Amino acid sequence: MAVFEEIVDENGVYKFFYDGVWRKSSSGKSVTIINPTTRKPHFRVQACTQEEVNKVVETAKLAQKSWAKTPLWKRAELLHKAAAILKEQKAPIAECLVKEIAKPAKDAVTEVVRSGDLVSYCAEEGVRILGEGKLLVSDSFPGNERTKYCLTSKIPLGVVLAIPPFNYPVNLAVSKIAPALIAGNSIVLKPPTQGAVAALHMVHCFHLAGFPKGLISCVTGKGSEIGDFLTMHPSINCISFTGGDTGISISKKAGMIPLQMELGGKDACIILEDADLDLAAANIVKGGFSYSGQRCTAVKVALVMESVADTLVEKVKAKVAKLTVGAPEDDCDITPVVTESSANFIEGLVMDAKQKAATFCQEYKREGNLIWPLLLDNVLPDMRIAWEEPFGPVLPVIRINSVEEGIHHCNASNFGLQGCVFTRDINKAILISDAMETGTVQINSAPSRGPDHFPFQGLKDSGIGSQGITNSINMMTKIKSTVINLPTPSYTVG
Ligand SMILES: NC(=O)C1=CN([C@@H]2O[C@H](COP(=O)(O)OP(=O)(O)OC[C@H]3O[C@@H](n4cnc5c(N)ncnc54)[C@H](OP(=O)(O)O)[C@@H]3O)[C@@H](O)[C@H]2O)C=CC1
Ligand SMILES: O=C(O)[C@H](O)COP(=O)(O)O
Repeated sequence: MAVFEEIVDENGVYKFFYDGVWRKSSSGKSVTIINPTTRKPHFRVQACTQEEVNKVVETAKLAQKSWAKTPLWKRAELLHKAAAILKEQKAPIAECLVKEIAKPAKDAVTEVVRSGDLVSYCAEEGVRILGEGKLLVSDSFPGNERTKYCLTSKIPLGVVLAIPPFNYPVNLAVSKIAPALIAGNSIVLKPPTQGAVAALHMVHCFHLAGFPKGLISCVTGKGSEIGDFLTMHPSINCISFTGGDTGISISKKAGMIPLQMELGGKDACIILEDADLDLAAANIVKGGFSYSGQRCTAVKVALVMESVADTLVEKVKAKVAKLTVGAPEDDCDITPVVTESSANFIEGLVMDAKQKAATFCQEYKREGNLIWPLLLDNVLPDMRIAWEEPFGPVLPVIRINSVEEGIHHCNASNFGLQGCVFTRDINKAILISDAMETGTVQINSAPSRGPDHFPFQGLKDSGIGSQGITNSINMMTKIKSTVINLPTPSYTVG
């Protein structure tokens, strides 16, 4: 497509971006992106070198200094422009998501449109919350007269490093980029390898919007090769990361900088005896199987009261039978998982459950990276699937005899991202929500990060800090105070 012509070289390798220019890496090497559906190479991106990463970060550092002096309304205006271009270009970007991460066609378009909306909302939220500061007077603290006025405002951190995961390479990139920019920071993006090409297209939309040179950069290459160099770079002032356990090791190695980490989850769904079982079944299927279970907020274990378990399992089974399985281009519900190693991992969990006598509600079926949706009933705590995150279309059901048993299972996990409870009794729902050690509990709905302005956070190994538009803007700033000292106390009489 003509709009994106300059982002790809004559050999079909996608370029990386810094200082306002699309470039080829001096490494002469590329990283291949395998199409999860065909399992054949589909795209190639530059394998950036450490020297290039260095240049990118240093350029970002310089560009940030003048961006911080750009009026807030101008920053917002550029973000609105980028959002509009992103939405205009939803078709080619969605096409990349289909080929790189096998996201069903309609969901791929939704991800891009949602990203445009996120960027616009962030611009609006930013002008409001960053336009406000605080005025403190000294005489509220014992022993002081009113001789001091303290003015506080939010200032940028500097260079923000954004590392999103494969499952939302556009949305989870802009959820870091837009708050960073509105707050006056510059951004270095390291997209996931699967999803990098969609992310490069998105970066081009920001470039077309007219952001200053050097403010936004995107380096590509295997996280395992340039990741440490980036995350430990002394000129990086903040890291916003979404992904798996890699985040835990990054947080141990990063310097004394603010970190925003959204990591894995084992989101539990507790179903009580008085629940609306049709509603619960619909949410379990939507929550457990959309994008083939490759969402951190997917329902990853259903904890159902024994007395309603047979009925619920039958309802879920009936809905699972209706899910379409096949190619993302055909907009099937269940599409191939992202890599062969991911499919092998999922299969390992299924075989372990089989060996330990879980009830298979469907026959296990796999072709290449495509795994048919599978509901496993009568899962017991000694099975790996009871605790591990498949990131695939396999959902375990554990039958419980008391609410306490359900809460205990939920809280025994190392993860604490989200959870949900189905009941018609709001008092019970609140008590259970309070008892669940997770960042969010949904009452009568499946877990979900969106809408994107809601706070989103994980406890325990599921993360550090909170996302969501407002929280991310605040996280990417620090407080600066200026104190006006008067020679004599002064009180306004009114
Ligand atoms: N809580 C949340 O919001 C979410 C959590 N997740 C979790 O993420 C996992 C799946 O996503 P996935 O993308 O595979 O996660 P990974 O942790 O493997 O990768 C996430 C990102 O980190 C990069 N990376 C890899 N190694 C390093 C390194 N040493 N230093 C810096 N960056 C590195 C990856 O790049 P590359 O691809 O090049 O290796 C990718 O961009 C699941 O466990 C899931 O639960 C996913 C989505 C949301
Ligand atoms: O990365 C994920 O899996 C997302 O943060 C989930 O987002 P969603 O709940 O809005 O699909």
